[in-house]
Amino acid sequence: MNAAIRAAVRQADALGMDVYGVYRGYQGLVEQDWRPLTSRHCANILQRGGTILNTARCDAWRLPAVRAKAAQDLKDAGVDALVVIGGDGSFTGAEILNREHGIPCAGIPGTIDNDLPGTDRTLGFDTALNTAVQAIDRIRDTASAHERLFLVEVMGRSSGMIAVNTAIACGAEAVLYPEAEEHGYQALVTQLRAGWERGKRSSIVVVAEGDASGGAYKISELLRKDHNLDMRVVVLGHIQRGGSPTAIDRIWGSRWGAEAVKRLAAGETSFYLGSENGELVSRPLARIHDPKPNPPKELAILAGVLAR
Ligand SMILES: Nc1ncnc2c1ncn2[C@@H]1O[C@H](COP(=O)(O)OP(=O)(O)O)[C@@H](O)[C@H]1O
Ligand SMILES: O=P(O)(O)OC[C@H]1O[C@](O)(COP(=O)(O)O)[C@@H](O)[C@@H]1O
Repeated sequence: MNAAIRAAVRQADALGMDVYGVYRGYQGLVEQDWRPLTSRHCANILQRGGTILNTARCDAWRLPAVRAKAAQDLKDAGVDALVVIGGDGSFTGAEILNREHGIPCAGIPGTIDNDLPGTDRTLGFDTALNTAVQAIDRIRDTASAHERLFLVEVMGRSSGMIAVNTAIACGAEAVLYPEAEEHGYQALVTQLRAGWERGKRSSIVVVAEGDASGGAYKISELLRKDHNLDMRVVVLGHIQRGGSPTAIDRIWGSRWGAEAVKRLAAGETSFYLGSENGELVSRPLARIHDPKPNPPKELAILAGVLAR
């Protein structure tokens, strides 16, 4: 996200425009917590995780009167446009602000879940994915040496994108995730039994946080109770949400940050950026209400084939 902030600021600088940094998302608009952000303020942030502007949930943004006050504050301060980095909630808030008060808004997709419509990539996903894969590579050493079963829980409260892609990249024996069509727990038992019969003596199962079975600890309880299996559970948790971003995330953050400003300067008013087949694309903000993408089914099938 810092790459996007830096690029937006420096592109605006190049176009002779001033930028304010709004702190803690919409909460910062509500509280007028914004300060000038210059190119020099963005030195040495490209490689930093998180966001220098911080973030917050802001339930008040759902109230029309709160948005009206914030819109008037922005107009009074001479703010011409807003760049919002976030997911479907943030884009919904921006779309409403633009529709109600005419403030031009640009969205930059930022969520580790990579589950926004209209883009095949979001900021943070590649970094989170690589973090999960590196962690599981380390776990694999113990699984293999001790001939153990590990259940590794990755993030994804309502999305299996991280889980399915992690499973492919670290050679997991099985993957459970929220959007899976078959019943996760029963399918898992079948897969583990088949692996054992094929001679596998260690297994890594990747479980998305939001899987219907209830997460890795719940599944481990069931496996112990129903099948007397011994295993270890690792919840990777918030280590996936931090750390120095990968080159891919830095490059897309930079491209999107600069493009958002160029399009706003050219008069576009209600859009978010994304990527499709490697190309930078722009979508109307209202498209954020489309159904969210599921993990590609062929990846889930491939994970099963590769686990043979
Ligand atoms: N329906 C909505 N109307 C107005 N603002 C919204 C709406 N949904 C979300 N927001 C605003 O966007 C913020 C971020 O949304 P959230 O769902 O928490 O994260 P994300 O942007 O990652 O999806 C919320 O804290 C709220 O301020
Ligand atoms: O427990 P927290 O801090 O709310 O975060 C966990 C949740 O946020 C997510 O990481 C998504 O967050 P972002 O969209 O902000 O990247 C989910 O995968 C996860 O379920």
